[in-house]
Amino acid sequence: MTSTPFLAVFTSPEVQLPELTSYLSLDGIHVPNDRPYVWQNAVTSLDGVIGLAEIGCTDAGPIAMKHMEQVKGSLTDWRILNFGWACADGVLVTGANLRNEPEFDGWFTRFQDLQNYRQTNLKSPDHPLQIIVTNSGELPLDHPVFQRVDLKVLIVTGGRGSRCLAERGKSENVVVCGEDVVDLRQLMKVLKESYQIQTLDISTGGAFASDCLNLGLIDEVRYTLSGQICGRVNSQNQQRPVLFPNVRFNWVDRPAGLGNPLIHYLGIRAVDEHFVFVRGRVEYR
Ligand SMILES: NC(=O)C1=CN([C@@H]2O[C@H](COP(=O)(O)OP(=O)(O)OC[C@H]3O[C@@H](n4cnc5c(N)ncnc54)[C@H](O)[C@@H]3O)[C@@H](O)[C@H]2O)C=CC1
Ligand SMILES: Nc1nc(O)c(N)c(N[C@@H]2O[C@H](COP(=O)(O)O)[C@@H](O)[C@H]2O)n1
Repeated sequence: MTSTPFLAVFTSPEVQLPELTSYLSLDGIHVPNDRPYVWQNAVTSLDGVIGLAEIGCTDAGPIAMKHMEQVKGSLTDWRILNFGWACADGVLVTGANLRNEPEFDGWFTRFQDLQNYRQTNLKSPDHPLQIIVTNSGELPLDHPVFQRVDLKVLIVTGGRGSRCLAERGKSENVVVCGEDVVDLRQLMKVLKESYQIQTLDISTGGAFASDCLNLGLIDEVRYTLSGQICGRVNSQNQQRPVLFPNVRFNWVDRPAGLGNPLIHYLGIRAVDEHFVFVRGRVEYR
């Protein structure tokens, strides 16, 4: 049994398995009957920015300060994210992930020790199911994630998106949930019942994750708080993507009886002077 301190310092930026399993233990989680157990993982600036959205720089790397060699905590953030991918039956991203990261070839762990943990301890298949959600169907079908023979990829869309994909010759491994937009509750049900997904990592940007939070579909959050303050607009005066762009907690389209999300912190970690890592259970009060 691993001990799980509430507050601790990781002993090294290349945080090792015992500290990862202690921080992110899934012991005792409750998998709902009608959907997977779901966590969101994201790195955010202190002012909630999750991507700088500058020309030629649309991924999350700069928020995690991956480009700054002296910032060791970016490796910790990357290990935490990769540990989530190692533990998950499925990883869910959106069309935006594919469009913004044309060279990234899939959401699976890049670390051998975490891959060994997945296969030996968890006895999971080599890689999590890659679940790509799109309303429009406008996916770059030449993206590397579709080229890898070792990855199982599922596209989830609505009727409109499926017609767009079919016109472009893509109908295999496409699941339709909803008509104009994807019905997120139906999506979760299908993942659990038809694809046996018990644990789901949401590695999307803020728009999709906020919609899930709004519907009470996220059980836990794992946030890396980067010590940056980015400002809301890029150099072209366009809005940068943020962690909570569209949480509509008081709107009438919320499920009856579902309260606002309240994060109940389960663990707080630090590693160097640039980041704080928090893990929390989402309660809907
Ligand atoms: N800092 C971080 O941890 C992360 C940052 N990013 C960055 O975030 C930016 C994108 O941010 P967002 O626009 O907030 O991304 P998002 O990943 O939430 O994607 C928005 C897209 O997802 C789809 N979508 C959104 N809500 C949906 C719904 N309810 N049903 C079906 N489809 C839905 C639509 O196609 C929409 O264009 C990029 O720059 C990306 O690199 C992406 C992932 C993680
Ligand atoms: N928490 C977190 N930390 C990072 O450093 C990230 N990059 C992300 N984003 C997710 O990681 C995927 C690959 O990102 P890079 O291309 O390596 O920046 C990206 O698609 C997001 O799902 N999250």
